[in-house]
Amino acid sequence: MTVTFPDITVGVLALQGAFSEHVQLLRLAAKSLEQRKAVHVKWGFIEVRTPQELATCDGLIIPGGESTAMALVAARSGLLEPLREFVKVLRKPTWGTCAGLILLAESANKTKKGGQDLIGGLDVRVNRNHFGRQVESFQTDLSLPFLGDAIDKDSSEPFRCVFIRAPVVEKVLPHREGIQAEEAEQDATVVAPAQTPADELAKEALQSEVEIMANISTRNTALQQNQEHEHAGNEDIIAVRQGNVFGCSFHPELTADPRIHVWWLEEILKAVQRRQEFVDRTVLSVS
Ligand SMILES: NC(=O)CC[C@H](N)C(=O)O
Repeated sequence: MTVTFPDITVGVLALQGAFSEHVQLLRLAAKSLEQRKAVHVKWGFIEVRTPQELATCDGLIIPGGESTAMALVAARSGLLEPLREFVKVLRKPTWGTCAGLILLAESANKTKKGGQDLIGGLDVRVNRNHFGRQVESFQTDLSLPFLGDAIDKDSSEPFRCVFIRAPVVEKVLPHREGIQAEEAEQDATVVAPAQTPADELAKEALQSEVEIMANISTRNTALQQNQEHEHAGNEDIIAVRQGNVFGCSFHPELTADPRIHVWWLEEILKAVQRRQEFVDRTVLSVS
């Protein structure tokens, strides 16, 4: 069966940090999907700086950089609330890398004095700069179970993970089901009338728990060579997903490897398809 997708727009938040690198890898990922899986989609990859640009997106990447600076610029550009709505009410696929993961967490440690604004969406607490300062940055090959196939690289090959003043997920927080249910109900009635796709998807999202997607062992040689100190515990969580939100501690955008982007674009296709199914069901039940 062939599934036809409408044109799909994926945005990269372009307020600060490594946004153009993400756009390049998205283009490469789309080519990989076309060549390896014959998935033909008219993709639009855009840089997002305004609420109007965000409103055109079906999915969003928040890049690595400096989360405090990004949050400040987002607040000044009137993007903070639209971003929260995009992630937590409209439930569109959103992926944060490094600083992006911090912004998508519900809670963060070692924030600047007075705290910092977060977007939230992942029920986790992150520990900023977990591995130390800039000089303690490191790279290491890890095998990640969730890669797609690129043009010249199969999903089974290890992925080069670049950690620069990276955060880790230090705690999965209790699922805020009660609060979310209430919020979703209120928001769904504001954003869309009852029984619309947004409403259905918000309800579905309430059931999604935090999934741990990847860990790094504290025995990892690259990590140890760059560290003066041992970290508590044997494993640090470096990638998580909860429903439509995905975050990783490292920077795939600083490699030339599009395999996580390939996987994530496929996740967007699934989300668009499910949204379409809800629309069809709603139209059928109304007509
Ligand atoms: N490379 C990065 O994105 C670093 C993140 C940075 N430590 C922050 O707190 O935002």
